[in-house]
Amino acid sequence: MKTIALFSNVSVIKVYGEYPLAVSNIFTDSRQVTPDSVFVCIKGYTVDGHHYISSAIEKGASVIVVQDIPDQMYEDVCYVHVRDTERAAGHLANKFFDYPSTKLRIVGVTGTNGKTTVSSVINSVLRREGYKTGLSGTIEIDIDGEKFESKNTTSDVLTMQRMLKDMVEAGVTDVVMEVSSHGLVLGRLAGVDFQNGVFTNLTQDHLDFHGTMEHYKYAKGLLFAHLGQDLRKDKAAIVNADDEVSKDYITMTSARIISYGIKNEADFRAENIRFHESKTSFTLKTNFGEYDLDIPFIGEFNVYNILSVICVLWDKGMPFERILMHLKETPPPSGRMEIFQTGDKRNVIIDYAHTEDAIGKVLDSIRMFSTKKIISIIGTGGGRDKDKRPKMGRIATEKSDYCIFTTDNPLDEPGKEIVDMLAAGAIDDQFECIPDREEAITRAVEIAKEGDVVLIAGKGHENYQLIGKEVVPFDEKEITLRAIRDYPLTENIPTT
Ligand SMILES: CC(=O)N[C@H]1[C@@H](OP(=O)(O)OP(=O)(O)OC[C@H]2O[C@@H](n3ccc(=O)[nH]c3=O)[C@H](O)[C@@H]2O)O[C@H](CO)[C@@H](O)[C@@H]1O[C@H](C)C(=O)N[C@@H](C)C(=O)N[C@H](CCC(=O)O)C(=O)O
Ligand SMILES: Nc1ncnc2c1ncn2[C@@H]1O[C@H](COP(=O)(O)OP(=O)(O)OP(=O)(O)O)[C@@H](O)[C@H]1O
Repeated sequence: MKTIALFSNVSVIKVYGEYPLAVSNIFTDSRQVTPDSVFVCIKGYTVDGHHYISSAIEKGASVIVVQDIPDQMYEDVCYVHVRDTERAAGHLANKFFDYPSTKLRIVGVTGTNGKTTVSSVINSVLRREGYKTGLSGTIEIDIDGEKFESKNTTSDVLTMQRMLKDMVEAGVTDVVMEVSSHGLVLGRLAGVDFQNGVFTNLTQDHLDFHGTMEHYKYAKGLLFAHLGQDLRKDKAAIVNADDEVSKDYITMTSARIISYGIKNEADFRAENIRFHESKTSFTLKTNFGEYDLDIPFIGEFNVYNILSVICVLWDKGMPFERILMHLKETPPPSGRMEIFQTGDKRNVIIDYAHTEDAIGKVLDSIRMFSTKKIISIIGTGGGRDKDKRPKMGRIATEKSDYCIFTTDNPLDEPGKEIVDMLAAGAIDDQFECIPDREEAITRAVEIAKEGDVVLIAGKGHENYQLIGKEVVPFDEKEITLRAIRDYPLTENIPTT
């Protein structure tokens, strides 16, 4: 691409040296740089990209975009000084990849909980209906069935634009994207032209990053501001009528509003909800009729998730009877209220719940159908967001019959410190602390009796533990099966 054209919409303070006629690519990571490319220096949280200028030049970068002017400049290299390299990266990436998001219909899903579930179900139903789709989120990036590792829930701006360009080239028409509050605040979504913004819910999480709930709420609201002001594009914001915060988000957009809910008035409302061991039934009330629906999901919160999915699919123009038919047969994504078939009479559910709200809702959901005891394994990660630990411990002891507090990616923090903070919130003594997660799972299986439910919360789809600087393989299903073999039902000991 012609360099002058590439920089035409970037606010440049000064160019040192001459723009080369053309450049071949753009990078923000010196390790990926290829000859005749642009290297944009980003000031990160751990390191400063400006420290890697020499390495980028050695690999052939011909244009360096800087926020801080380096002491020494190489001849034959062009330096472009801008006020904010992160913002510049967004403009450069959009221009270089030719604004790929404008060639796609993109649904962005934000909220504290439910993003992965909602995105994955929308994507599955669209595929069943024959759409060519792309999915980007916590578990993976999936371009028309081809899977790629996902480092972040919402990728950095360059990876984002490159991914969208790859999706366009693969013939994808519809994209579903998980939109994190970090992604919104850090400008990773610059230029992404969303067709729909979906809001699931807002509860406490990530306060280590956002500081206050007010900042966190504002961060998520940016998705609705991103829907823009061009009403010819006929965009829609899909909001949860039962979450107060939706009122604020509605004021942030002039797009059409579609609401869903269970308690308050809404365009798509679930009534007469019945909870079963492996499915939920409800009556869907809309302005154009009432429908009975069975979904292979457990829990009231999944009724909310599915309602938001229905809104999106309806807004895309999918025939209603086809939406309902697909939803009856589309299972939850991996590690999201997944009923693990152990071949044993102890029921095991693997779930990703790692916030106070999610743990409470998961336990309420299990209580709706379970007649025996609920034994929960509750873990939390090392280092960050420590405030939430006692709150998680409180809700878990309040809503389970017995809890085992453990770790979930402890990183460099001592496991004992983590479990003690969880236990500090306990409302009774029906718990024990076992920092080693494998031992915790084994213990839960050992004490569970016939018909009890063991909830293994926290890791969901993850098949590793982050311990110190190591990524240690960790398979919760394998550990559970081993424990079931080692502690057959007839020999188990009482829970209390
Ligand atoms: C706090 C935060 O958001 N960090 C993100 C940030 O990392 P960073 O600032 O540490 O980057 P860095 O490693 O210091 O590097 C700075 C610059 O130097 C460059 N560099 C670095 C090394 C080198 O040799 N050469 C080089 O050029 C890097 O490419 C980068 O451009 O930029 C990285 C690349 O974009 C992200 O992967 C990384 O996310 C980390 C892994 C992370 O854990 N982020 C969390 C907080 C996050 O964003 N989570 C949300 C989801 C939350 C949820 O809802 O659950 C998400 O969207 O994932
Ligand atoms: N609508 C919801 N309300 C509350 N809790 C939910 C909801 N949907 C899912 N959960 C709970 O939150 C956990 C995470 O769900 P999911 O992965 O779909 O959310 P997410 O927003 O992608 O989470 P994260 O941001 O942590 O990746 C689930 O395993 C479940 O326990």
